[in-house]
Amino acid sequence: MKIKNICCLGAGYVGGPTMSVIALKCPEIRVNVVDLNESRILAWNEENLDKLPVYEPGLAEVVKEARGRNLFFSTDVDSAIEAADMIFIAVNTPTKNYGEGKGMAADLKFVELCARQIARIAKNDKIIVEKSTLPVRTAETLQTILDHAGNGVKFEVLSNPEFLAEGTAINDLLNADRVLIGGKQTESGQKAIQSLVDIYAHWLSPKQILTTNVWSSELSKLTANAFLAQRISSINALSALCEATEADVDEVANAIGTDSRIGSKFLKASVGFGGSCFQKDILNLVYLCRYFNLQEVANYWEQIIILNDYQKYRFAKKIITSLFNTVSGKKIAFLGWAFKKDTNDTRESAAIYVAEHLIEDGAEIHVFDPKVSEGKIKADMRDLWDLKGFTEQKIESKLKQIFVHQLPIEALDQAHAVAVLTEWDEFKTYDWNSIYIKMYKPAFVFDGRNILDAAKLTEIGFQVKGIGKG
Ligand SMILES: NC(=O)C1=CN([C@@H]2O[C@H](COP(=O)(O)OP(=O)(O)OC[C@H]3O[C@@H](n4cnc5c(N)ncnc54)[C@H](O)[C@@H]3O)[C@@H](O)[C@H]2O)C=CC1
Ligand SMILES: O=C(O)[C@H]1O[C@H](OP(=O)(O)OP(=O)(O)OC[C@H]2O[C@@H](n3ccc(=O)[nH]c3=O)[C@H](O)[C@@H]2O)[C@H](O)[C@@H](O)[C@@H]1O
Repeated sequence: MKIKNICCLGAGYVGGPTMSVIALKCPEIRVNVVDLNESRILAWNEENLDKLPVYEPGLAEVVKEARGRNLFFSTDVDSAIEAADMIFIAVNTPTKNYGEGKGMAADLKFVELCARQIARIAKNDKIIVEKSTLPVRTAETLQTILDHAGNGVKFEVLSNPEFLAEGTAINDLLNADRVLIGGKQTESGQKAIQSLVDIYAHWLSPKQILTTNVWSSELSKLTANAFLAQRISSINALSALCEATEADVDEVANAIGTDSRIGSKFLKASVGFGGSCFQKDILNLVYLCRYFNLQEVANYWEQIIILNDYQKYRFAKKIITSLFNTVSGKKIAFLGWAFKKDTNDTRESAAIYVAEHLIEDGAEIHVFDPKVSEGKIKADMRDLWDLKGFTEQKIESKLKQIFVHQLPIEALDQAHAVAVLTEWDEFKTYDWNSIYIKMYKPAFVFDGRNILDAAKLTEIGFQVKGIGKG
C-alpha cells in the first residue's frame, strides 16, 4: 500500500523531530502531527523558529523547509486520524505513579486513549505504528482495543521503536544506525511492514532497515536502552573505585574501549545518567521480568538504577564533605541543568537530585544553563518535592534556596564551589582566571562531567574534584 497521508499522535521530543524528517524526505506524503497540548502545537507553528518547543541542532532548518508544504501541526486529532493511511503513536509512556506497578510499570493510559480514539474515528483500514517505547506485547493490547472498539475496519499494528538521542536527533534520524520494524508474519502484516519500509527507504539503505516479528521489535527497544545505561553504570561504578585508588577513570575507559569487542562509546563517567527514558525503560523491564517471575533477571537489571542513584548521591556528598562537612548558607554554582548538552530537556536530570541533596543540607543553589528557563528549573524541583508529599508551604520555603541566572558570572560570583552538571561546550571556554578571583577561597570545582582542564584549574588555584579522578 502506498502511503499518502500520515498522522502522528504526540508532538513531543520524538513525534516532532521524527515526523519533520519524514516530511522533509517524503515530500509527496502529507504529515499531520497532532497533540492535545495546545500551547505545544502553537509553539510548533511559531513563525520564530527559535521558539519551537524542542531545541535540537538542525531541527529548525528541517521544519522551515517542510512546514506548510507537507508538514502540519494541529490539535485537530480526529480529522488527522480520519484522513490518515498510517498513524504513528508517539505519546508519552511515563512510569506509573499510582496503583498497581506504581514506580515501576509503564503507564499506558495515553497509548490506550489513542487506540480508543483511532477505533472510534477510523472509517477505513489503517496501519498503526507504535513509535512510543512500550512493554513487550503491547501490540496485542492495541490490536484487541482496535478490533473490539472499532467500526469493523481492519487495523494492522506495527512496532517501530525510536532510537534517536536528544541533542543529536536530526543527525540520528538522517543517518540512523538502523530503523527497526516489527510486524505480524501474516500476508497483511508483511504488506504493512513493506509500506513503512518504503517510507524509510526514501533516505536509508536496505541494510539500515531491519524487520522482525512484533515482540522482538518491542523488546529490542527496552534492551537497547538497558544495554546503553548498563555501560554508564558500569563505568560509574568503577569511577568510585578509581577515586579510592588513584586510577583515572578516563584512562581506564580509554584502555578498555580500544578493545574492539568492548568499543569506546558510552563509557564516559558522569554524575549519573538522566533523561526521560533510561530509568523508566529499565524500571519497565524490571517490572516485566518480575511479572514473568524472573526474579534474578529483574534484580540484575535493577542494579543499573540503584548504581545510578548512588552516583548522584555520591557526587552531592562529595561536595558537602569537601566543603568541610556542611554547605549550609553556602553558594553553590551549578553550571548546567539539562540532562545532557544540546537539549533543553531536563527530565530526570542528575542536577535535580544533586540540588535536592544540597538544599537539604542548607545550600543556596545558583544555576546557569544556556537553554533551560527559570520556570522549568523551579518546576522540576517543585515536582520532585510534590511527589515526596511535601506541603505547599515547605515547597515554597525550599524554592527560596534556588536561584536561576541569565549570565554564568552571576551564578559564579562569590560562590564557594562550582558544580558542572551538564557538559555544555561553552563551560570549557570560560575565563576561569577571572572566575577564580570572584569566588570564595578555597574555591572548589566539582566537575560532574570531566570536561574542564583540571591541571589548568589547579594551577590557577582551584581545588578540583572530577568523577573517577584519584
Ligand atoms: N525523548 C526521547 O528522546 C525518546 C523518547 N522515546 C519514547 O517516545 C515516547 C514519547 O516520548 P517524548 O516525545 O519524549 O514525550 P513527550 O512528553 O515530549 O511528548 C508526548 C506528547 O504526546 C501528547 N499526547 C498524550 N496523549 C495524547 C493523545 N491522546 N493524543 C495526542 N497527543 C497526546 C502529549 O501532550 C505530549 O506532547 C515515549 O514512549 C518515549 O519513551 C523513544 C526514543 C527517544
Ligand atoms: O529511548 C530514548 O529516549 C533514547 O535514550 C537515549 O538517548 P537520550 O536519553 O536522549 O541521551 P543519551 O545520549 O543516551 O544520554 C542519556 C544520559 O546518559 C548520560 N551519559 C551518556 C553517555 C555516557 O557515556 N555517559 C553518560 O553519563 C548523558 O549525559 C545523559 O544524561 C538513547 O541513547 C537513545 O538511543 C534512545 O532512543
